[in-house]
Amino acid sequence: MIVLTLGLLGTLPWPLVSSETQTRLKMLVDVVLVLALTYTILRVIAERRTLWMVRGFIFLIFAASLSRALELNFLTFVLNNLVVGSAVALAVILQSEIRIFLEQLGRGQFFGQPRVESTLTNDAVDLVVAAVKELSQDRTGALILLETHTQLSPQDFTHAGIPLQARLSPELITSIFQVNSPLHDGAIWVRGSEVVAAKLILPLSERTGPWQLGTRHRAALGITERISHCVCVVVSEETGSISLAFKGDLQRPLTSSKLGELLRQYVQEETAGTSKPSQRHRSLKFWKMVWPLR
Ligand SMILES: Nc1ncnc2c1ncn2[C@@H]1O[C@H](COP(=O)(O)OP(=O)(O)OP(=O)(O)O)[C@@H](O)[C@H]1O
Repeated sequence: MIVLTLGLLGTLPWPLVSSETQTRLKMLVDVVLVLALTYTILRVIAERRTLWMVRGFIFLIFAASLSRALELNFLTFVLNNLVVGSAVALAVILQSEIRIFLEQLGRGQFFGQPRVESTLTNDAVDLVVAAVKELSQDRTGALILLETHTQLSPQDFTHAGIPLQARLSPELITSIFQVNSPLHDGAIWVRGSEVVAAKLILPLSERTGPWQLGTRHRAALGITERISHCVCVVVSEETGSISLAFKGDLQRPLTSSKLGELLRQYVQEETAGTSKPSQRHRSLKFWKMVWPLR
């Protein structure tokens, strides 16, 4: 769109347009292009954690521009340095995201991001559901983090836990969460048919919700608020109830068969890229993206 607009501007009969109109036209195009670019960047970023950082960065840029326009020299100096410092920090923190973004830019793939085959298979869902059913019946607390289509990395967690690389099975999951197991505290991380690690500490959500959520449930919300390509299953130690967190939403209480149904649905949607949000959902998503979540 930017290239197209610049191309169109180039074809305008500039000598026939008065210089004042030219200046106004260019200013208008300038503002529209900046807004379009900002919208595109915010739309392309699916990852909430990345989105928050980029949103903060964009805010700094706007603040620096505003302060320059108001000729607040010292503030402009401070803000400009903050922008440069943040740009360097973002480049380091978001190395892989920037690489993916540039690849997408090169391929012209902005919207309709390419979906990678989900690593969460129906077989893995069956094994997890069998374990969760047993844990729920025994009222054994559990927190199970399942990767969907893109790999998580240890930096996504507050503490990456103990590496296991063990074959996924209901017996393994239930034995990890027994209170006398040294690995029962924290979450387990499941990728495909493998338990990658146990004893993970996940980032906590600030929200408590209408149910006065405890830390296990807030940890499930926290990780799925920040990262959209994972789901988190919670079994409450207190009540045995089953919950599923996805993109910062908690569905509860669920039966084990409903859990299986929802997980299979996510596998299919992520694999085929078929989840088409409604217009209302899309506008809500946009406003959530621009505005703070709470
Ligand atoms: N940040 C975290 N990351 C991973 N696991 C956590 C985290 N915080 C707490 N937990 C797990 O949750 C357990 C404490 O659960 P707590 O009772 O506070 O939460 P809850 O949501 O009320 O769950 P429950 O209904 O099972 O009591 C801890 O023993 C630990 O295993």
